Amino acid sequence: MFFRGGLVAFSPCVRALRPGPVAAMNTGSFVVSQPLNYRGGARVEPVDASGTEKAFEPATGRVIATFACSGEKEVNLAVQDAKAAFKIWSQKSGMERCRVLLEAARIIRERRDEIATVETINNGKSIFEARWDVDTSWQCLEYYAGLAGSMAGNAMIFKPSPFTPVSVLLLAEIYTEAGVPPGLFNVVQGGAATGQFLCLHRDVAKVSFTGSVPTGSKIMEMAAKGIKPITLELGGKSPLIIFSDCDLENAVKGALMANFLTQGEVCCNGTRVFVQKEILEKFTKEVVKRTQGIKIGDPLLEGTRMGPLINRPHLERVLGFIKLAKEQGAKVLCGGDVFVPEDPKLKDGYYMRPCVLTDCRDDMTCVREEIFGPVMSILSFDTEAEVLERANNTTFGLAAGVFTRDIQRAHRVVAGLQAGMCFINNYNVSPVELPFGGYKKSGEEPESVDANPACRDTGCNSDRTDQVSEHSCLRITWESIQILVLPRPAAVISGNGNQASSYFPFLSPKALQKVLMCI
Ligand SMILES: NC(=O)c1ccc[n+]([C@@H]2O[C@H](COP(=O)([O-])OP(=O)(O)OC[C@H]3O[C@@H](n4cnc5c(N)ncnc54)[C@H](O)[C@@H]3O)[C@@H](O)[C@H]2O)c1
Repeated sequence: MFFRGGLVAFSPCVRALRPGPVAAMNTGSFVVSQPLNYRGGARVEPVDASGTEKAFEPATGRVIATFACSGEKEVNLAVQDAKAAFKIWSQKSGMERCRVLLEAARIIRERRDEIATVETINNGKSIFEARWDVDTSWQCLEYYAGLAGSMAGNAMIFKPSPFTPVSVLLLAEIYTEAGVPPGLFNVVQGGAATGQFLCLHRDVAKVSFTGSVPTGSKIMEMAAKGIKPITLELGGKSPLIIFSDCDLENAVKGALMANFLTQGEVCCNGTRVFVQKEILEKFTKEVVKRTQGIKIGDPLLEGTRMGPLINRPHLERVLGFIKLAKEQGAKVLCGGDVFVPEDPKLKDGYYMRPCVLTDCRDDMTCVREEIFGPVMSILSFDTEAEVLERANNTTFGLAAGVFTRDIQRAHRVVAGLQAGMCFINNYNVSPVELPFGGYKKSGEEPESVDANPACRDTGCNSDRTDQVSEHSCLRITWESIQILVLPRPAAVISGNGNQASSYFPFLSPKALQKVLMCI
């Protein structure tokens, strides 16, 4: 059987896989009964396991899946399958691989709403944002389809976060349907132990990791034992600098974009908001007003702009940061407490009101550490030189933002920022064509911080959250896209549900860049 392009073979087992795991696609009724591992082109139960995990629906607190954590034998089988698939895949021409990618992109577009719904149910981000992520993912596939002719590619074993095991199965099935050889893209579920089997496996040639700094450090150690290259996408505490000559309305929107997307569970969020003294009061008042207007609730409802956090322990952790901030002298201007929606089915969900903190100092825990929740810390500054020094005074270096009408100043400041991605008069807008990555403990060190920056206007995406700015410019100082050309499988281990699965295990540009490593 042939697709429109004429060349892609259709595996006979594919039809049996549809329609996927979805019993009911509403908040409060979704359950997954099918296996969540994917090997040899099909869902399978692991042959051995080290315990089980439960996956929750953050909106309701219900269990939506119970799954076995893959043991060493299962990981071995996944690696074997990947090796076998690589032999077939590597014989294909660039044009053939390109067609498979384009077909996968087409299927994702066709199933946009279904995929976004599963993603929302599994990680809690609003359906509005999830649809945007789906769009980014097919765009990314199309972009790399154009490059497939000039690279060999490899097979991949993907371990999602145990908090968000579900949506990546849709991607695995879509790849199979699009014509990827069975075994080229495998999924093993589990926690740290499963991840360790992958990192230490002698036939895994490369590890790509998205997650926290402490785990990243362990991954690096394990990879070092096997002399394996790694990609680390770690945490952040990014600065957002608002100069007094900015377009205030735009800067307020940008600050909301930089702090409250996906309930604040975004690695590159600009959570240290430095505001020049002259406009501090006005800016703060407007930010608080807009933050209080964010609609929290059932993430599958069209009007919702903030859903629940990924799980209860994480909600408590975020609330703990706010308590500590108060003890250290910060003032809560709004939010920072648990939110219980009126709908009774949502009463056990993990909701909180987005929080704005003021009277912050650089030495406070809320300013130094990644909270990974909807908490904005406002700091004031006087001069450009002062704010640049303070912005760089962090162990992280993932992203940064600058709001000013003075474009020369914007570029001067950006040139001095130690951050992998810098936004001017916008935030968190990352088109697929541009690389994504950080400095310092946010990930790998760039070879040269000032190497040949590429700038482009990313345009305005005013549909996204009503919080987007008018103009934007991204400066990327290094190339973070990893294209693997390896004769052996690579492992991809991904982090926290709301973040990582929403963005990474499945749908983010970066995830797909990684996924594309197998192409
Ligand atoms: N820079 C980026 O691109 C980016 C993107 C998304 C998330 N993040 C970061 O991820 C973090 C949130 O994710 P998280 O809390 O799930 O991270 P985490 O470090 O707790 O877990 C990440 C993954 O590592 C696995 N793991 C844990 N211990 C392991 C071990 N010893 N060996 C192998 N695997 C192990 C987990 O099961 C999970 O799949 C935040 O710090 C966030 O900033 C960074």
